[in-house]
Amino acid sequence: MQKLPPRLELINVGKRYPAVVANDGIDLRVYPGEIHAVLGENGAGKSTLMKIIYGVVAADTGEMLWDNRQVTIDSPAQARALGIGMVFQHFSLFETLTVAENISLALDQPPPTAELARQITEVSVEYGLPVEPHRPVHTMSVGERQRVEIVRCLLQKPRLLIMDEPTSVLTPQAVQKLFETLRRLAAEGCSIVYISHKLDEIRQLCHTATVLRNGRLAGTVDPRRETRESLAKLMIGRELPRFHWEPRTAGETRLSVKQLQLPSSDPFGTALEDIELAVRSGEIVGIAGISGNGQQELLSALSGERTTAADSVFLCGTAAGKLNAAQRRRLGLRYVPEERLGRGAVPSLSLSLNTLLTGSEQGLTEKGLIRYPALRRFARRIIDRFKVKCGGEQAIASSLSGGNLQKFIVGRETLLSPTVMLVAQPTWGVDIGAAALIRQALLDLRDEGVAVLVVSEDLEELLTLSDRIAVLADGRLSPTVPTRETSIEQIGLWMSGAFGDQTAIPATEDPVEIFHA
Ligand SMILES: Nc1ncnc2c1ncn2[C@@H]1O[C@H](COP(=O)(O)OP(=O)(O)OP(=O)(O)O)[C@@H](O)[C@H]1O
Repeated sequence: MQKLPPRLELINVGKRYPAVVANDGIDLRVYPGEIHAVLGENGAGKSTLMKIIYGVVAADTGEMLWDNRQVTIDSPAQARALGIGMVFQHFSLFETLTVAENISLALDQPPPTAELARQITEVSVEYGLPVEPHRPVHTMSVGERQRVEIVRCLLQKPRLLIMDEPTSVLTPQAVQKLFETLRRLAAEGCSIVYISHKLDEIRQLCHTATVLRNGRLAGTVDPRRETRESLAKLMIGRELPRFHWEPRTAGETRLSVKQLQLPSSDPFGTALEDIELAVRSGEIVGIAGISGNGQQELLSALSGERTTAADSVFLCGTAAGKLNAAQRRRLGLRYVPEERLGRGAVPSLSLSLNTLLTGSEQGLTEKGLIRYPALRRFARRIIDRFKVKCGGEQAIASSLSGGNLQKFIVGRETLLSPTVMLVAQPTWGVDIGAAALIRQALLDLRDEGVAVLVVSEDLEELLTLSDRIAVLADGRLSPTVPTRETSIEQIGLWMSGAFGDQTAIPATEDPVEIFHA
């Protein structure tokens, strides 16, 4: 493979933003048929480098060669014309349009809609990425939108495919399917640049790994010859932080859900049926499952974005089904939604103003007036405690890298003294060190007696973090069982909706240990 000249070569590429040098003297070579990982901590400069390749961001210095010829890529259209496709971390889809309409806009010469819909279905079936062409994007979960992005790229038959964290919201089975797809594409000669924080995935899939640290090249290695620890060390420049789970006795019930019914608010969503759930003080309950199975509906019913029968949700003993989000916050509910930009934070506002979004009743305002110094102090506390890399508390939320914004949002809700903490996809797109920090923060909350509910598609995360676990499938919730008494087989079975038979499948191996082997 390496005998052919590189398809893409970057020489000494640099990019400086006002507060930070995002890329500094980066060299990168990607060969035909190669799956090349780019890894690094949150804010290391991976996305910036990819945006330079895709023509979204202009480099300040350096050269780019494509098939050994020098090129300047000034726009994504130019990148696409060369055969470069990119799946973004923050999806660039129009919410009000359907899947087919969105994809049509991204193609330079789109076929008629009926033909395009047929092609979308064909690619989605071929690559095991279920997508319904006529569904409006606003009704889809993050995981489903990601599939659209991947299908969109595959339709363009790229020669170089850039994937920015494509698996972060896919199920283990979907990840394996995607890997088959990528391996097939690579065998057909397509080059793939693959960004991920999941080091095991990189070791399993990629031929080469370029590691960035603080905007500079830390090394280029063969990930198949590295361990998870050695890759992590190269990435963060020190040993990986350890994360400790210890058993703990739970206290009184803080959040309980009784016979919760919720029709879906859109024709393609999932209605919730008879959900029964209890989360006690001092425990973490994990909800596993593939996105699109009622996760959005459950989160909206618990957070107060949608109301339900008064006695279907109890918060600290109060019937809360009819209360709105602000009233539930007053009862001590804190919520980290899965969409960081737009829901968890206002992209165009500073971090310090973003503390007001959910913290307005916590001494940050007085008689309706904003207490700016208190706001700034609070934002600084979050930044320090959660090691958020940013240009200070006045930095605009959208200027933060995905993982750093996530740390900020989790930090904000954690420091607002929850009694019940509801978290969706806590470490989506977050690097391995920061993920350990966020998980430790959730464990600390549990140890302080907070009732924590984590909804995640990352099974590894739920198995390492939660005391008890349940699966949401097709709008129904499986029984909640102690995590350490279940098995991956059982959870897999429940994910397919088969929980009529409640006989426990005994654990063949400790499900938690499997991921630490
Ligand atoms: N438009 C921008 N304006 C100002 N600073 C920016 C901008 N885009 C990125 N940065 C900064 O550049 C640095 C590198 O960001 P980048 O998004 O490339 O990191 P990353 O490695 O992709 O991180 P993550 O894994 O969290 O996505 C960060 O410090 C980020 O805050």
